Amino acid sequence: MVAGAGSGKTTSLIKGLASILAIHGKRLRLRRQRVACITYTEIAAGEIWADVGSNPLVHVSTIHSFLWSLARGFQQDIAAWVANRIDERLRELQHDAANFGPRVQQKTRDKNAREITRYQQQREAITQVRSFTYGTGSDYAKGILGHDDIIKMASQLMIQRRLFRTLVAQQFPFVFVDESQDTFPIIVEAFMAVQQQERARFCLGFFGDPMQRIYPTGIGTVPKPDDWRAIPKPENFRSPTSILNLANAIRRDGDDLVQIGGRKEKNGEQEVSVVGTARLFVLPTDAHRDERVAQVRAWIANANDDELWQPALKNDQVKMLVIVHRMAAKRLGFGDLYAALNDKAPEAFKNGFLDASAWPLRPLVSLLLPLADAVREGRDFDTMRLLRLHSPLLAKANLQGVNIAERLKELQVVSNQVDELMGSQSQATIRDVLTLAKESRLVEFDPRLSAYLEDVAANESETDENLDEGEEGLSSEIRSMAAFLACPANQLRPYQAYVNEESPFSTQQGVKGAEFDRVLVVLDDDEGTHVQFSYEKYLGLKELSARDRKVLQEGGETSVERTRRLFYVCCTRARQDLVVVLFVPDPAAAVVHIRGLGIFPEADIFSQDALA
Ligand SMILES: Nc1ncnc2c1ncn2[C@@H]1O[C@H](COP(=O)(O)OP(=O)(O)OP(=O)(O)O)[C@@H](O)[C@H]1O
Repeated sequence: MVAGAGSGKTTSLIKGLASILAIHGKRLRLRRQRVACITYTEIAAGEIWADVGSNPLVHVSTIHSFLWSLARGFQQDIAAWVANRIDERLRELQHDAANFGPRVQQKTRDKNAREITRYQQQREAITQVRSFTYGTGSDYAKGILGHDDIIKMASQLMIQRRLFRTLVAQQFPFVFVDESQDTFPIIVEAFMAVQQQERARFCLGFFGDPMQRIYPTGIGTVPKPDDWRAIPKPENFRSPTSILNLANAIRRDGDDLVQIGGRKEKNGEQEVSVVGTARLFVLPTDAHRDERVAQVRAWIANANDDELWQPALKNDQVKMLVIVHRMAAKRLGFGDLYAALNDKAPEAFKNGFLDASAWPLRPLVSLLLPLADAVREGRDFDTMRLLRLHSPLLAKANLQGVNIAERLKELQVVSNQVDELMGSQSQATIRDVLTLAKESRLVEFDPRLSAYLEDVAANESETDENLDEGEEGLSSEIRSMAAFLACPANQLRPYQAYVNEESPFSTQQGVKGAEFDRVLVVLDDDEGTHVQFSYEKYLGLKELSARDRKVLQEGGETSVERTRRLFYVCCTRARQDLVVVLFVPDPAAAVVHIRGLGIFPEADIFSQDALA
């Protein structure tokens, strides 16, 4: 199913699941088979599962946990894969070492040497691992595989092993994939291989929209074999007319898909189209952007006669979508944390900052923050559940001959300390929190993180001039980690609230699939540190760089295409009213230019004058 925003793809997927249960439920139960539904996030998985009445015959999960549930039984294959993977990494590191130029700094050489030793030790250690498990970050020596490994390992198994494919189809004769545009190509290939082998015994469905691909690792368009059925959905059920027109205009320069319909409302007996609003404000990039956004909101409240547009401190009814949010970070109180993992930081940190998946953040977000909250709020059951799940001190193998009551007491004390260190008045740094957690063995540590905690000397912040290529990536990691560990620990809670969507801000990348009545989209290249998106280039306000032109010539895509897709996703989230606020250095010239693009009707483009 390939269809535009708001066309009801997810709704259809859920109805499809319900139909399968109605038609095949009895047989599935008898054969101990289940229906699999794969979503992009845990949150989406929870929503869909609730929509099918939490039926145990439906297995809704992210691709990672789905693949792990399939592969975990193949321990011998996993062990062989890991050994191979370590050998590969070793060869890469040794190759780097042999090719370091004369200007490569000593600390980079040292880090390379340490990594080589670490992998050699891991190579030794895995021979002792009895069974591998799945964790947030890889630690092969302890038998833990991380997210990326699961994808690579399981898809390889699926592509290469006939028996594995048979097993997939036997366990899950129906597999639906939502948001298929952001699925890794290797996963699509793997599922297709199962389908080719099993034919009518395996029903595979992809639901997506190539124009809503956000991640560079996503496949975009899933190739359709000739004997597959395409299910069109031309109508848009979410957007009011004004926003539907905008969505079609944005797509016109992309893939030309045109949607019809638009959201309708009951008016007595009749169904009438909702008109809604879609406006653009073009404002100057200066130090008053916060105030200007507030002014726009007040203006809309007045124009729409809707008080809910007024800025609110609590229960804000307007969803504000920002690209990467320095403004939100500063205002919500995690400016340093934002800077550490975004300014001149490795791409993986920047991307992983948005959904808290970056490896330096994982132990904090998955255990230490929720643990501190549970302790503070006296939720003993949650405290225990978290510790059981994450702490090696409570793992069965480590409890033999131990006085459990004492161990629990010990853990309670450390948990309280973690909470204190992260309190709003605390002077502690993130390094203090992580060091405490590591030394008290509260949580298993990603070896990369352990290395930075142990190695104080290599972490001292200094700026590196004249970096050789290749060294730059490692250096930016070292610099970022130094800044990260030095961050005040009391910035973690506001950051967590932001990531958990408890603030009125969301990232533009994170709102896929969601819908809100009132949406305000901030376009501000000056705020973002992400080179992959540029609203000024997308709107033609800034020239393409020489590098962009080269990429285009080579058939690649530039920030223009990526930004168009992001913009499309943002604008199509609104069910009623949309405002786009564009910050640019020269608003007057921008207004003239944008009028000529035909994306927004002229009457809906405003400048600072309207706010005066
Ligand atoms: N057949 C329908 N009739 C009326 N409303 C519908 C229908 N199908 C879906 N909707 C409504 O339209 C909205 C969008 O549906 P849904 O989220 O399933 O679309 P989608 O294609 O998955 O959207 P997106 O690609 O933007 O994530 C929802 O509010 C849903 O309740």
